[in-house]
Amino acid sequence: MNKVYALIGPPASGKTSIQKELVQYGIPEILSHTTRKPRPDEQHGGHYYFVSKEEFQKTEIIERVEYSGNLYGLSKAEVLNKVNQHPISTVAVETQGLNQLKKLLAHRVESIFIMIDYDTVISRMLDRGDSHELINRRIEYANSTGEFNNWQTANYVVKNTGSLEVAVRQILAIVGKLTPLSKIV
Ligand SMILES: Nc1ncnc2c1ncn2[C@@H]1O[C@H](COP(=O)(O)OP(=O)(O)OP(=O)(O)O)[C@@H](O)[C@H]1O
Ligand SMILES: Nc1nc2c(ncn2[C@@H]2O[C@H](COP(=O)(O)O)[C@@H](O)[C@H]2O)c(=O)[nH]1
Repeated sequence: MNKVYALIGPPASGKTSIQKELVQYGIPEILSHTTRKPRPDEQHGGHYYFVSKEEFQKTEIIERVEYSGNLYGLSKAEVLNKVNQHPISTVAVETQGLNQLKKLLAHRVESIFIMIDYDTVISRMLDRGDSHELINRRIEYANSTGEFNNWQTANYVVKNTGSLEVAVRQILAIVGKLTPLSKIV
């Protein structure tokens, strides 16, 4: 049975960075569509499908959320394509998205909570170039939706306050892909 591992957790906990590393082990990511503007290091089709509001509305989206004034959603085509073609894939979603995915894919979805403390969240967001206003909004939203607490209901919890590589290796072990020669070079 093909599986999707949903990476959940606070802003800047490292969900996207972990996904990028997992791609190198042959584990693809299910990309969302968003109307948010790309950050300096982000490209269309790499991190997200960056689209206009009009384009977003025309796409068949199976779950959507408005987060800090931007729309995010998973297209039906993208989810089905990845789930049908790959034994394991990952997706980074917030709480509502995970709940919708569970309704659609049932036991094919498992969640991994990426754990991080407030101080590290703030310093990583500042390093990433996020404004103070955006940081405050993101943290408020994360608090109001339980983004710091949903480790309690996640299937797995992985800390990402030390080296990224350690977190990635723990996730490889969870998904059953940890072998000494597993990295595709
Ligand atoms: N283990 C780590 N050590 C140091 N820096 C890290 C680590 N993991 C991620 N980062 C850095 O933290 C920042 C946030 O990471 P990333 O964008 O992957 O988080 P995210 O959970 O996807 O965030 P968001 O949900 O806000 O999009 C990035 O600048 C990334 O390089
Ligand atoms: N419910 C969904 N949540 C999503 C989706 N794509 C991303 N996200 C989550 O939104 C926030 C903000 O992301 P950012 O890249 O702008 O910092 C974060 O928690 C993501 O995991 C989606 O398709 N559905």
